[in-house]
Amino acid sequence: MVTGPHGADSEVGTLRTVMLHRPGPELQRLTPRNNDKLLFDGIPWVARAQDEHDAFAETLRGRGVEVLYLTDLLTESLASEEARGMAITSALSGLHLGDTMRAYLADFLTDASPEELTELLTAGIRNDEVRGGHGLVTSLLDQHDFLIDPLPNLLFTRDSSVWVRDRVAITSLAMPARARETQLTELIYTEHPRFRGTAKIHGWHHEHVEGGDVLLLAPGVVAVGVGERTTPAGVERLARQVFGADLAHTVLAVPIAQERATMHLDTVCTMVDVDKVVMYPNVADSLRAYAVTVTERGEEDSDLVLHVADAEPFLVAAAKAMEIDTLHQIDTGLDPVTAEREQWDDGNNTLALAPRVAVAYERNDGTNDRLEEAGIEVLRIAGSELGSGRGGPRCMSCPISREPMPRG
Ligand SMILES: NC(=O)NCCC[C@H](N)C(=O)O
Repeated sequence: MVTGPHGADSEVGTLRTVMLHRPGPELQRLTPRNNDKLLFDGIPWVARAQDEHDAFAETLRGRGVEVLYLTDLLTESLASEEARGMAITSALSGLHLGDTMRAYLADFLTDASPEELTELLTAGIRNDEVRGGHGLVTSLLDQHDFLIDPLPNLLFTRDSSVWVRDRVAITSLAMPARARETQLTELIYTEHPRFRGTAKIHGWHHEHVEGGDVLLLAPGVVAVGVGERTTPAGVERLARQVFGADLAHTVLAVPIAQERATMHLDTVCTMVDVDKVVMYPNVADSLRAYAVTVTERGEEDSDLVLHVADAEPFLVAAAKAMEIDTLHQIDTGLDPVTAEREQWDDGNNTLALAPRVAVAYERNDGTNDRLEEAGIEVLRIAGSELGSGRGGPRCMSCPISREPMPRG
């Protein structure tokens, strides 16, 4: 059961509201010199990426989904002077700035309108955009260095917050290029009139947990990938919080290879029905899970005594926790090389709009054909440019509200 106006208790309950980020000027910051550090595998053609993203949003609207844009929410949140002050202070907290530049930028940002501030906070500020005379730091930094880093990965709204029932978890992103994103999501969920009063869990100051690793398998059952991004301590912290707030009875900790291709659990496995997942075949036999439950409660989350079961095959552990006979893996039957190519291009990263309805990148013919043969309606979208950031439809969407998951 989901309570409150916002929230989700599964991956597949009918999607009502989603937060997206339409790619914007922050993508224009990518160059061959910085794209690796900024976690893009190429230099996207921005106008085409925007077209692709608009088509993605239209696909969702066409199915009755309310689409909210992160930058609109941010601009509306920045209407208050207090929120602008908080945003500016946190954006300027980096130790690379020095007092002279920090003071200059604080004045500059304070004079900006909410719309301008949103653009400056997301597209960043490069050293050569600051007109001279602001001290040692600007003189010594390269002209291409950023004073405020751009956030091209805002596109992947999945990772910087995640709703678990009626609470929103502000995540803690592992890669320095993304760390600042959660300052913005925290601000939105704290200051925006639509979300004011929403109870929050986790936070950017805690151990690393990224939303792409968090799968709401069923009401009360949360799977969390542990690999390149989410740490073992991160999953323990999240587990204590969801148990403490009665948001789940089981957390499945799922080790995944610490590699870019499998940076999050949702790069290898997503749900397309109440009891069906699409999974990268090359990991299907090896994916395991540790089921974590509570044996004793106390006053604080830190007092909870956790029981960690021995690792079992993921699908077995998941079905037990979900109290269903079988969690079916849709067998894509792809040979290992095709499977690897389609996994790299986010073939397994689908966004369910309802049971048996999923959005997927059109390029992954093999996976999509098999999904359709298994009775899944696949809404195919273009992603040739969007995909250069290595994320698919699930990565590009933060469900804010889903209908409760139908049983059976
Ligand atoms: N959930 C996801 O798998 N998100 C994709 C994030 C891609 C982004 N370029 C990153 O490396 O973090």
